[in-house]
Amino acid sequence: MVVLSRTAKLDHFSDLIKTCKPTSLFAGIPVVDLSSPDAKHRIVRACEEHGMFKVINHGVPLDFMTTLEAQALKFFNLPQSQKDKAAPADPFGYRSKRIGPNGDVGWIEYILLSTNLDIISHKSLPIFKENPEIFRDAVEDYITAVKNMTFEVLEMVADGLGIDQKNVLSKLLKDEKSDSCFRLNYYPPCPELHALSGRSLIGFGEHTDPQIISVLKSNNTSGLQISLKDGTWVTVAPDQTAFFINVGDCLQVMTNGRFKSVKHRVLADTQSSRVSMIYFGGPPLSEKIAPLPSLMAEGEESLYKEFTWSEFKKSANRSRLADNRLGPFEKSAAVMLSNSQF
Ligand SMILES: C=C1C[C@]23C[C@@]1(O)CC[C@H]2[C@@]12CC[C@H](O)[C@@](C)(C(=O)O1)[C@H]2[C@@H]3C(=O)O
Ligand SMILES: O=C(O)CCC(=O)C(=O)O
Ligand SMILES: [Fe+2]
Repeated sequence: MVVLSRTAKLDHFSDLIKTCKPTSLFAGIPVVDLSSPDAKHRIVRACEEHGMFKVINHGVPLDFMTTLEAQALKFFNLPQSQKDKAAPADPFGYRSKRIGPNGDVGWIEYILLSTNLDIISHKSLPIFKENPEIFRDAVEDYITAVKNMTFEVLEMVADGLGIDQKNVLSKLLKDEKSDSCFRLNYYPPCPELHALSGRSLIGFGEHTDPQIISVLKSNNTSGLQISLKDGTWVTVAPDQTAFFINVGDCLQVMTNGRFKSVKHRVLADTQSSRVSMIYFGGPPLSEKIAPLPSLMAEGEESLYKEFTWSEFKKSANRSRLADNRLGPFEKSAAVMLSNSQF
């Protein structure tokens, strides 16, 4: 009986309660010191092996990171009625529990923003009602610094892959039409989980990120997990001063599958809230997403049909979180075989 009342709050969210095998903290996430001369090679190896790496000595001022986190917490700690009035996500704005347009849910609240600064300043302004300038300045400072670090990382990726044109990837994010976005996630603690012995509550269900690259910073609460090549889920040890960078679906295509977009998810914590902020670097809508010619060996075929980011995004927006979004764009084995005979 006691157990029933303690878990009553979770009754509506039974879909979110999963029996997950216990996972230990994973010590294998590659750590890349961006100031080190071999950073580019370590990044390429990490993208091939895990689709994710952690960066230190990244040059983003710690003050930008802590200020934005404090502002985000201030917002998420407002009464629910005030947050609901802030700006319903469509797709940009504040939302609780529902993720995306197709029925996915999670133990989460979030703010989704476009990184186009004009849109931040105008369209999303109602979100910053309490203290518009302070919140908006914190978002702008943070995004500007994180973008610059991301450009540098993408230039190292190109260099590490032996591509002469070092800006081949970064120019897509630098483009004023770049379709990138930014997400502030808040996972409330869930003490009721104690009563569900051994089971976990899904904060953000398993998925890959559709863009080129994602850059994540969190507070010191664990919860982020990645799926290794053999399908085992492992927990990423949090590090609030570092960034976790992961390969998105577009970068998988642009490297013709040499890099894999990493499957990841977030589990809620019983005691502490998790705050995360993620910059999703995407190309302009009209950009054709295809393997970079300089990476293709002689006679090598693209594993994917041709598509633009706009076409992929439309298809992604019809998918559920856990779907393989690249599936509809993969060439079938029969097509690959018949092409290879010519
Ligand atoms: C279920 C969905 C939410 C999502 C759009 C989608 O239809 C499939 C991809 C999801 C995702 C995952 C990474 C990012 O958090 C996100 C903003 C993105 O670009 O793709 C979300 C989308 C979302 O929350 O709208
Ligand atoms: O909140 C996190 O740590 C990860 C969230 C995530 O994967 C996403 O927003 O796409
Ligand atoms: Fe993600």
